[in-house]
Amino acid sequence: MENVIEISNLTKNYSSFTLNNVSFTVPKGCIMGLIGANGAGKSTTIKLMLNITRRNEGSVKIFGQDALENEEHIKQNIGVVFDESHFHDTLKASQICKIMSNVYKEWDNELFYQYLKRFKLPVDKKVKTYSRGMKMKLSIAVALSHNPKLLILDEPTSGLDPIVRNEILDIFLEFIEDEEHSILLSSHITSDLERIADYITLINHGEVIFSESKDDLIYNYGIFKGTNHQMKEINKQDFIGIRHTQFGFEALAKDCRKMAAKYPELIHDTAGIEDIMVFFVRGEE
Ligand SMILES: Nc1ncnc2c1ncn2[C@@H]1O[C@H](COP(=O)(O)OP(=O)(O)OP(=O)(O)O)[C@@H](O)[C@H]1O
Repeated sequence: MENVIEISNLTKNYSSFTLNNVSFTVPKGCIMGLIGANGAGKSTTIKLMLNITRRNEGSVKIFGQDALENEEHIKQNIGVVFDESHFHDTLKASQICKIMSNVYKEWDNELFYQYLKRFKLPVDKKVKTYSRGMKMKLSIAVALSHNPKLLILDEPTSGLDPIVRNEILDIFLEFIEDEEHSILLSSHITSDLERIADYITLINHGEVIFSESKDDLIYNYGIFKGTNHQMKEINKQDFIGIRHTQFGFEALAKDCRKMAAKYPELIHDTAGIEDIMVFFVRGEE
């Protein structure tokens, strides 16, 4: 499968944080969800990809091209959304439209106005009168209106109500429908990713813990539960993390079926993306 993004050994050294040898790929036509705790390195990864921050080492290829050497061409073909609106408060959507038509060769006025209508955004009101959700929708409308092939989104649904979030997730799914368009998005809202992502990359303390298909993750991983007495009987190496609960313990296993055969006395269930992330990040308490 063709990759739209190829990140290899991306490294950034800050005084108190290192993004260390981050590598992962995003196949064309897919949605990749980037997850991790606060400060794990998700935004740093995105900023390095976009050359907003200078990397120390590693390479980034987007559309098969080096992201530093072909920055101008690549940026014409991607839509970017950060979790805060970057439009000046005094601008109106109609003025943003004019500005963007000078920035992007493929800017489509008609498409932009269609999104404004769809998102119920007033054309002639200043951005400062917009709510947070409206600002986010405006950013997404702008990101989509120059017909990009790839969207790179840093927490695009944070702080939005479930109705707006759902509306935005539907647009993302429509965007990749033709299998020619792709999305990389970071999010703390694992239920959003469970709904739309094809792949999940977990970053912890600046390192990639895994980058896998969501269906494989949900199929393979499992949560096991047992009593305090049963906890003494298990081999802790068989589990990624173990946490104490009111009734005993809960543990995450990477190969649910194998562990279910080895520990038939334990109750097990499928693990969600949030469970997997929490166990990997917290490990054994
Ligand atoms: N310009 C900078 N100078 C120094 N340290 C920085 C800089 N930018 C980010 N960092 C540090 O890099 C680390 C990772 O930050 P980053 O914003 O990438 O995390 P994140 O995973 O996006 O977190 P969150 O989920 O909270 O948005 C943090 O410890 C942060 O303090």
